[in-house]
Amino acid sequence: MPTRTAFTKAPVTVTVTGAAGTIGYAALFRVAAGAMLGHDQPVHLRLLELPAALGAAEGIAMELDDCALPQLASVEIFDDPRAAFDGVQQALLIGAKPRTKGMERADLLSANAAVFAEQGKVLGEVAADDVRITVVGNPANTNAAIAARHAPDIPRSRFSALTRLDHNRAIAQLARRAEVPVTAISGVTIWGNHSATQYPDIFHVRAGELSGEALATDRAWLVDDFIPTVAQRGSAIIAARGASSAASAANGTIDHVQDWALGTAGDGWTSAAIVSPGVYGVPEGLVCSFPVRSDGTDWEIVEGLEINDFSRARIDASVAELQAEIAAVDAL
Ligand SMILES: NC(=O)C1=CN([C@@H]2O[C@H](COP(=O)(O)OP(=O)(O)OC[C@H]3O[C@@H](n4cnc5c(N)ncnc54)[C@H](O)[C@@H]3O)[C@@H](O)[C@H]2O)C=CC1
Ligand SMILES: O=C([O-])CC(=O)C(=O)O
Repeated sequence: MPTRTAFTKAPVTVTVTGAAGTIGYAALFRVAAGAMLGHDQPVHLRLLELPAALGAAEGIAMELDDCALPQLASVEIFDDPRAAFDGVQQALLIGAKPRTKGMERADLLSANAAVFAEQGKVLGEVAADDVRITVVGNPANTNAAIAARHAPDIPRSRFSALTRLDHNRAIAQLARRAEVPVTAISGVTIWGNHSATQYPDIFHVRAGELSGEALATDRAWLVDDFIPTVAQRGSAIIAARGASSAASAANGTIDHVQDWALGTAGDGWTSAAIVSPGVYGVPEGLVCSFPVRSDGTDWEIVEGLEINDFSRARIDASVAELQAEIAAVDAL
């Protein structure tokens, strides 16, 4: 593949599905400019789209060219997953139907399940040995579980689904509540499904001088304000914007892959949905959001956090929803 960068590192091959969609458009220019894998890391960008959107993808490729980005080694456009995923190292699976007003994300299951089954199978056949897969298309957790099931030769640890947007939403709400900068917030965890049942846990949070325990003593704020604001933020954005979150979703995707590939800083943690090894009472095999850190290779679940009764009930409810989604897929 021709390369047009002057960097010493070999380019990383990144395939973005749904590249001409709204999240794709918001993500591609930042990925191409080094915001995801580092400013010293060139990338080969592969844009995968449905045939009807190939024209739009061509236009985006022209715009990428016009940025004259030094990190951008090449841009290619595909409508064939096998060609787009051949040798892929970072697969961003964004391409899927978004929900509209009045729908829950799980309503997309039947529309999107087949896409993730097919893409999982093809990834298993042609992706690079070090591939890492980030599912954004909804319902993201279960789509990731479907893709993983269809790629038995890819280690389970290489599959993930995005809950970083929820994590970032929780940080923003906490910073506002505690009147501290977002950089003063640590110890947030999103547990469970990327859905209205997700549980944003603040019991291990530091918010400047305040602890999450102290913030949680105002149960009315926690139960009636904080948790629903975070968990239903996607619906609030659809109601306000008439379309689902795009720039913030692209930003969350970039944060997620950056932490996974380059490592999480310090002794803090972030949230990502990964295949459960059977910890924290989450059955093995479910793609569930956990507190995680990365050494730049694999996500590692932060173990040993105390889970109180308040948290346990909410984690269990979200896990039950994940189990129901998998059962619905099995029935399809
Ligand atoms: N996990 C998360 O935090 C979030 C997930 N989402 C989800 O991300 C997905 C994409 O959202 P948007 O970009 O807003 O939607 P969009 O409708 O603007 O774009 C989706 C794009 O994917 C393409 N596409 C559909 N099926 C494809 C396939 N099989 N292969 C390749 N491309 C395909 C379409 O042609 C379209 O260009 C939706 O499922 C949405 O619900 C959205 C926000 C946050
Ligand atoms: O709510 C939606 O459908 C889009 C999404 O996943 C989010 O914004 O979290």
